[in-house]
Formats: sequence, structure tokens, C-alpha cells
Amino acid sequence: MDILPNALLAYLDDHCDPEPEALQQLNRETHLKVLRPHMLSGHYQGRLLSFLSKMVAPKCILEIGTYTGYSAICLAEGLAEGGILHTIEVNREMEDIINSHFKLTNVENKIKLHFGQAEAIIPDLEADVFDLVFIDADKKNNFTYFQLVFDKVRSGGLIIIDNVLWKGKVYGPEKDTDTENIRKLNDHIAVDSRIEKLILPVRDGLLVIRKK
Ligand SMILES: C[S@@+](CC[C@H](N)C(=O)[O-])C[C@H]1O[C@@H](n2cnc3c(N)ncnc32)[C@H](O)[C@@H]1O
Repeated sequence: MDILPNALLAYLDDHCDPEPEALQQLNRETHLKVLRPHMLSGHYQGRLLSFLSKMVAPKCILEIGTYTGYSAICLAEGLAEGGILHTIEVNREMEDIINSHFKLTNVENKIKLHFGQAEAIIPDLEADVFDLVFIDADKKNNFTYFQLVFDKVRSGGLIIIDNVLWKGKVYGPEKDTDTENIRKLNDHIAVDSRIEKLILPVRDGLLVIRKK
């Protein structure tokens, strides 16, 4: 479910930069061949991730949750010259579709793809400092990921967390475990004085955090 009404989404799509052709292809292929295609960031959120990345001009990006590679390609658009994006995915079945689209979009030399559980991989990554981190994997571990990456994010760097509005359930009466976990994360971030934070009601809710 999108937080914004469909008519508004269509208007936004029509009045923002178009989805690049290569990403339209990946979007289509994901919908045709892969389970749960709604997980892909898509046109509007993808352009926002690209925009934010271009503003930061990161030398080093970490993405947790590659899926078919859509958001990784968007974020890589903003990498500084010689920059690198590390992306972590637990599901090996995604390997062919990810690698073929990294090649098609000419980002294969800028992106290092890691397969495995993010929690185990993050501490061993060959990266001292992250300029931008995008957390978009298993939502129950979002707080663990936030804690694991925090000390490695530079001052002024961004941490972006997806799905923080959880289809609107976080401000409703729901008491299921997933909703409670996301509420806890949002509550914790809201009072953390080391960071500036803003929830953008884009798609399922993007929490943009800037480290002071
Ligand atoms: C919402 S999708 C990512 C979508 C992608 N970022 C995009 O916008 O196109 C979440 C992905 O995280 C992966 N994932 C789930 N748990 C994980 C874990 N513990 N470590 C690494 N990846 C994980 C899933 O297999 C899935 O492909």
C-alpha cells in the first residue's frame, strides 16, 4: 500500500524526472519474474534516493537489502568519482538479475555485492567510513542495523530507513510484533540527540537521518 493517494502519485510521476529506461526495464523484469515485486523502491522513491545521493556525493555507500538491485542503481548515480557502494542481500536467487542489471547500467565496477546475513557481514566490511547508508532489509532488525552502522557514519552523513510508516499501521491501533518493532525504532530515533531526523511520507515512509 502507498501512503499517498494514487491520483497524487500519478501527478508526482508526471511532474518529476521520468524513470530512466534501464530502471523501467528492471522494474518490469522484477514484476514478471520475481516474488513480491512491491518490495522494489520504484520510480518516485528511486528518484528521491538518487537525488539525496547526488546531494551527498558519497565516496562510500552501504545498502542493506539489495533485492533485484533497483535502489542500489539509483543510489550509485550519486557516487563521487572513484566511490563505491556495498550492498548486502541474503537471497542468492537474486544473483543473476542483480548482476545483469548492474552490467546493463554500467555500475558493476562501482558496486560490491555481498551475499549473506547483513548482521554478520557489516562488521567485516572493508570500509572505515560510510557517507550514506540505506536500510531496507528485514524490518525486525532495523534497530540492530542502525546501531551496527552508526559509529561508521561520518558527521553530516545520512542513514535512510525504509518502511517506517508500515502501511500506516504505526499510527493506528495495531499491536502485531512487526508494527511494535517499527514503532520502537521510530520512538528511539525521535529522541536521539546525536541526529537530525525527518520522516518523509513517501511510499511506505522513508526516515531520513543526518548524523550531527
Ligand atoms: C524490501 S527488499 C529491498 C528492496 C531494494 N532495496 C529496492 O528498493 O529495490 C528487502 C531485501 O532484503 C533482503 N533481506 C532480508 N533479510 C536480510 C538479511 N538479514 N540480510 C540481508 N538481506 C536481507 C530480502 O531478501 C530482500 O531481497
